[in-house]
Amino acid sequence: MTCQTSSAPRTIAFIGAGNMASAIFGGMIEAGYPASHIIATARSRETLDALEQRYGVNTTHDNADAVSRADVVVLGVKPQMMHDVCQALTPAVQAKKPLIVSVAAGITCESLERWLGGDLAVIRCMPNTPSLVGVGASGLFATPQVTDEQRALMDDMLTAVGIVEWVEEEGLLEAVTGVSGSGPAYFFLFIESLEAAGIELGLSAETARRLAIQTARGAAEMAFTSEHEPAELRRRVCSPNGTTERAVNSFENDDLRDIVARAAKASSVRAAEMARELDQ
Ligand SMILES: NC(=O)C1=CN([C@@H]2O[C@H](COP(=O)(O)OP(=O)(O)OC[C@H]3O[C@@H](n4cnc5c(N)ncnc54)[C@H](OP(=O)(O)O)[C@@H]3O)[C@@H](O)[C@H]2O)C=CC1
Ligand SMILES: O=C(O)[C@@H]1CCC=N1
Repeated sequence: MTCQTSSAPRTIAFIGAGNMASAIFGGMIEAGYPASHIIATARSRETLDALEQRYGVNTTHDNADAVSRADVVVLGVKPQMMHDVCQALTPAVQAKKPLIVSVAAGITCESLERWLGGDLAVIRCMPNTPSLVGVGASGLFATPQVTDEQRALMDDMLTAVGIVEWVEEEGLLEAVTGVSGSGPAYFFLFIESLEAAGIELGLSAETARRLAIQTARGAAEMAFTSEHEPAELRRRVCSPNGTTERAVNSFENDDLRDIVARAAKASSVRAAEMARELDQ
């Protein structure tokens, strides 16, 4: 993977290289992006040492220095820290005018551009942590200042770690947050629940976990590769008057669809709420 639109790979600074940012650049490096063109920043020396060791990326505590060397700046700090981090970066950002990318839930492009001094190309991204294993899902929105070349660069970066969906309205990123940004946690919770059910039914903890994880993996792989829609794949597991039909009826009677819809909505409502709370 080269992530380039001219001859040399771009230098990308990840400001706040925690779980999400490192999942992205870890996946990019795995796909062939040169670690020498990635700069990661964090507060603690422990985090930076671990990133250097694991990925071979450049690291620094100095966010402004990282920005001054970057073509693309990916903001990966917690939403609550974003305002202060951006304000401290304004001189470096205005001197260099890199493409600004934020992965923070909730924070709008308008807030980011204002906090960073204005007149910037901004892409807002809602990725997810399976990017680390190349199976991420990212929703992206670009402001009008973003050039086709910058869009293509970002598309390349994230396609290396999963699928990419561009949305034409920024507000739709809240829906993306509710479905795929938070989504891995829903599936982990389902795996945890199925594992617990297996233990309750008499399996050892190890066997229950192995079966639950492999079943989730197999179902996702089938849904991903099959020509049939998920509902049809489900029907094919349900023999008439068989065991699965009984279990699926139990889910339907307990309103699983409604439970899932309410959870996804709660996530997206929280994203909108955070945008209001954190705009200053
Ligand atoms: N986790 C997820 O599944 C997803 C997260 N996101 C978004 O990603 C962002 C980060 O979340 P996540 O990765 O989970 O959080 P983490 O806490 O894992 O990462 C945040 C990182 O920011 C670093 N940091 C904090 N303050 C500064 C600073 N002033 N300068 C430089 N680095 C700093 C921390 O450093 P240190 O390690 O030294 O404390 C830490 O490494 C959030 O905005 C979240 O909304 C989006 C989609 C999915
Ligand atoms: O929980 C959060 O706020 C972040 C954004 C989406 C996933 N994790």
